[in-house]
Amino acid sequence: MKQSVIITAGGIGKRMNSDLPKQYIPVNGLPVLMHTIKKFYQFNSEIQIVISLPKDFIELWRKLCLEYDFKIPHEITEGGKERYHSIKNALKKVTGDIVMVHDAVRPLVSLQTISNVIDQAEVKGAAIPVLPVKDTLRKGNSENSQHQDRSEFWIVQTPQAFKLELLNEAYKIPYSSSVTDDASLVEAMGRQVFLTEGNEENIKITTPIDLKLVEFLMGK
Ligand SMILES: Nc1ccn([C@@H]2O[C@H](COP(=O)(O)OP(=O)(O)OP(=O)(O)O)[C@@H](O)[C@H]2O)c(=O)n1
Ligand SMILES: C[C@](O)(CO)[C@H](O)COP(=O)(O)O
Repeated sequence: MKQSVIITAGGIGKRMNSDLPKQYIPVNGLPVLMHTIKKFYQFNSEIQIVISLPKDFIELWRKLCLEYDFKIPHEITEGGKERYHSIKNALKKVTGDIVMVHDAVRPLVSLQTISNVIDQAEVKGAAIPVLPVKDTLRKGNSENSQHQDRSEFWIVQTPQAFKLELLNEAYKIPYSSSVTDDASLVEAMGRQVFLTEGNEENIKITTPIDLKLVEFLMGK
């Protein structure tokens, strides 16, 4: 089956507090987004790579590709207001039978995690990487909270993989702020999403400490 990946980089990283969007920040000698693209190319050099970028930073990306002599083939689309809109826009360019959606700011995804979701999506239609919860969980507020059984919960990562027709159908559902990933849209159509094993290093760079962690892990 032909594979595509949308590497979504359309955000501006408000929680990172940096003028340069976090996906452009160099780590270990290369902007984060280039590390992420390289990972999928390493997995499959024939894969179709579609990236979304914030409109005002597309030119900068082109310049960086020249500066770093970055030659991995990829198509560029304009990011939207929310992650949902960036992906919906990028989907128009996707031609694979199986499509993965991955956060640009998760450069430490492992080849095994990618392989896990691809293998299961080919059979089941929709697969996402997860990890068990390590901390104790409580639900509620400072005055009224209850202990939760953590074995019932999972930490969700990307890439999330789908048969293309399924994801296209899911993205007909209108935007809602409660939808924070692609799997929840597919689920909203009444379809099951299959859980596969993610990798612990596959953290999402959200705040400055995550960037430090990624720098440390890449330096290993
Ligand atoms: N309009 C948006 C918002 C987010 N993303 C992408 O979705 C991924 C995960 O989102 P998040 O970490 O929330 O990124 P930002 O929206 O950039 O960060 P923040 O929420 O702190 O502003 C990132 O790769 C980000 O670039 C996107 O493609 N389009
Ligand atoms: C898609 C995601 O990375 C899965 O963990 C996450 O839901 C994105 O959430 P964010 O709040 O938009 O960063």
